[in-house]
Amino acid sequence: MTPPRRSTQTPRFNLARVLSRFLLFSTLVLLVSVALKTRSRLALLFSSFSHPATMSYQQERYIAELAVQRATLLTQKVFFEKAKGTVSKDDKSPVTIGDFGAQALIIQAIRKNFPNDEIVAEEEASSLREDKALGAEIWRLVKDIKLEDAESDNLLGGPLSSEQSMLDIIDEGKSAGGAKGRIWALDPIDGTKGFLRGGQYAVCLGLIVDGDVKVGAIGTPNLPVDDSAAIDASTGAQQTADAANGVLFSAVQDEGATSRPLSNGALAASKPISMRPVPNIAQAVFCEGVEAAHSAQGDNAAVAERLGITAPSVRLDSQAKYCSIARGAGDIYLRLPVKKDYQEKIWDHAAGDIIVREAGGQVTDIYGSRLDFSKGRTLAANTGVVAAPKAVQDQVIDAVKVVLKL
Ligand SMILES: Nc1ncnc2c1ncn2[C@@H]1O[C@H](COP(=O)(O)O)[C@@H](OP(=O)(O)O)[C@H]1O
Ligand SMILES: [Mg+2]
Ligand SMILES: [Mg+2]
Ligand SMILES: [Mg+2]
Repeated sequence: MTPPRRSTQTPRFNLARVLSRFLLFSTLVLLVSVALKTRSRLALLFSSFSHPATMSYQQERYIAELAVQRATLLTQKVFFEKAKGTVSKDDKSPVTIGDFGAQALIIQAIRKNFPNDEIVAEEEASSLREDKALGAEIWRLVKDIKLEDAESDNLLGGPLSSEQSMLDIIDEGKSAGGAKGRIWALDPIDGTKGFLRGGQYAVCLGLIVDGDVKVGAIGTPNLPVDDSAAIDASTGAQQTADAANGVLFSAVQDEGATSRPLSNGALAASKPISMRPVPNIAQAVFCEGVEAAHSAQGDNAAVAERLGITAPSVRLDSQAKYCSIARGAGDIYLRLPVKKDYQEKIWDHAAGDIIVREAGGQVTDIYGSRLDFSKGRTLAANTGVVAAPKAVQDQVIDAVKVVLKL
């Protein structure tokens, strides 16, 4: 009798079955881990299907927040170093290795995600091409900065390939701006003087579409996470040394403004923010700049007096002022001109403008006109800035007009 052939085939058959089960199992594990890793992006995608009308600019907001967050890792490193590689620009204003490095990292993120968009950024690399030592110092910083969450960091583009590519990317912020198309306005360090003094500063990025600001993200590493933590009125420094610092603000048109703690990796959880109501304007708190050359503090004080405000103004460098009033740590931001012919730069205001408006405020110039971001690299059609809760904006403008004899 012929013996059954089954016995000789069994081991081969089992091996195949074990292998196929192993393959199936590994594929499942891989799929689950990919799904978990990308859950935030999937959630974003699914909600875009369920709320198509409210989903515009969500990816832009996400990338802007992450890019600003990554850049603050670099600025914080420089902030705590004694030598900040400061050089004086043609207009005698300071710029540091922190400004250049943050600009490189943020433009890289915009280029990776929105390659066709234009960029209006404050800095340019010509001085670094001449000063090789400074260029090399910035490159040493930039090449090592990454978010601790690999998925978030990859989204912004991996490390730049060379010092040369870093210089080239810094120079991609030279758009003339204007009334058409998608234009990012970037201030890699706003309040450089505050940054050098140990005060407030902000990393600011806004997206302007056809002349209108649609998205804003601002990182303020030295603002307290706690919305109501006291700030020293004269220096802008937080009064309690042990409280946590570092806040990331953002807004999208018609979708509100949010804040979240700055983190070293993926974005932390956010919460909505809004301006506080001002039932009695005499109780309002003013925010203004620290630098007397940037806004007329005497005129600001005269406006406050006219409104019956007696509390001292809170002085903060940078767009931290917009952020502070947007979360109710202060009510009114006045930037009355020192020189009538100074043209404010769009990167000094784009992100702050939308964050305040989405938090329930109004942002205008001294005449009460909305800031016009369609005129190029400057706010050529505006003079000064007045930001306040919508309900009291007219009252503030009236006082400004009386004081400035407009
Ligand atoms: N004469 C002037 N009037 C108004 N703003 C000025 C100015 N000279 C410089 N600035 C701007 O004021 C910004 C800082 O604002 P603030 O005084 O509110 O902190 C600077 O941004 P950078 O620090 O990015 O250069 C700079 O662009
Ligand atoms: Mg500057
Ligand atoms: Mg600035
Ligand atoms: Mg700047």
